[in-house]
Amino acid sequence: MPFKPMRVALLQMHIEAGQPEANFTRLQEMLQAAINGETKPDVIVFPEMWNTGYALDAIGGIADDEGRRTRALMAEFSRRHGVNIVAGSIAEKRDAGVFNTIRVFDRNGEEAGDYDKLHLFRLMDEEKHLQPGGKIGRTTLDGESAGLMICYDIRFPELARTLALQGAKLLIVPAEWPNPRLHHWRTLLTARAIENQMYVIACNRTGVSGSTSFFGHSMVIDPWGEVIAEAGEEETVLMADIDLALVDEVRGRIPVFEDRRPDFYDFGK
Ligand SMILES: O=C(O)CCC(=O)C(=O)O
Repeated sequence: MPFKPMRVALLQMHIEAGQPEANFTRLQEMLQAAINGETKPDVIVFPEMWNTGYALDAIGGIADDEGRRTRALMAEFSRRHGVNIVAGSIAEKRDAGVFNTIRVFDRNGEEAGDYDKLHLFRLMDEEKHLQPGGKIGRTTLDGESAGLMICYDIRFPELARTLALQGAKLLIVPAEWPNPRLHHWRTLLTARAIENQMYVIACNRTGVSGSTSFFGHSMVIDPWGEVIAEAGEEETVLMADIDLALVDEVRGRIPVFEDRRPDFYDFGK
């Protein structure tokens, strides 16, 4: 099987709630750090709602209008450095309201996909302030099909399975996953990787926001469920080299997709 390497960089950053200026500054510092190393990444991933954090009461006034600021910055950066960017998710304001949105940029600075979070997280009142998405999230990174999910979405195995059935070989997951649910985070991400025999690249935030603390632990998990990189709790750029040929190898060794019995599955509407 030919080696298909891809270097990923996850920006595990601290996010200031309600402070887009501070967050844009910090993000650009971390982006620069990611690109300054000896070996450049192929793909850079950010956490969820990195522009505003969960300042939901103020979200209408601070969300990025049509994502314009983020889009201009990322298109320019990805083109200048020839790198793919999965620009985490941002709070993005449109006519229909504020969405929790991922935007993807390819090496030429072209937009290569977008996704609005489908499952809004009631424990953090998301459904009171944000609009839910209306389609699943897919993109292509250097010709490889990737699925997009955001944070709480990982509790819905149907979504990851749908993406895998549509050809995704990796799953990219920006998140703001808080304490005390580290066990859920690690277990759910690992399960999504094992059951779908795909890479999972999950970028969490770190730091404290009001009474909520975030543990970081951004992770890169291979299609066997092996954790090949995992951050601690500090702000960091987590780098990992993945080999996409391993997806086909694992799927060939245990042919889960061929052995499915979809006639017997009922997910209920
Ligand atoms: O499901 C969880 O425990 C965390 C989800 C979450 O924090 C989010 O979706 O923002």
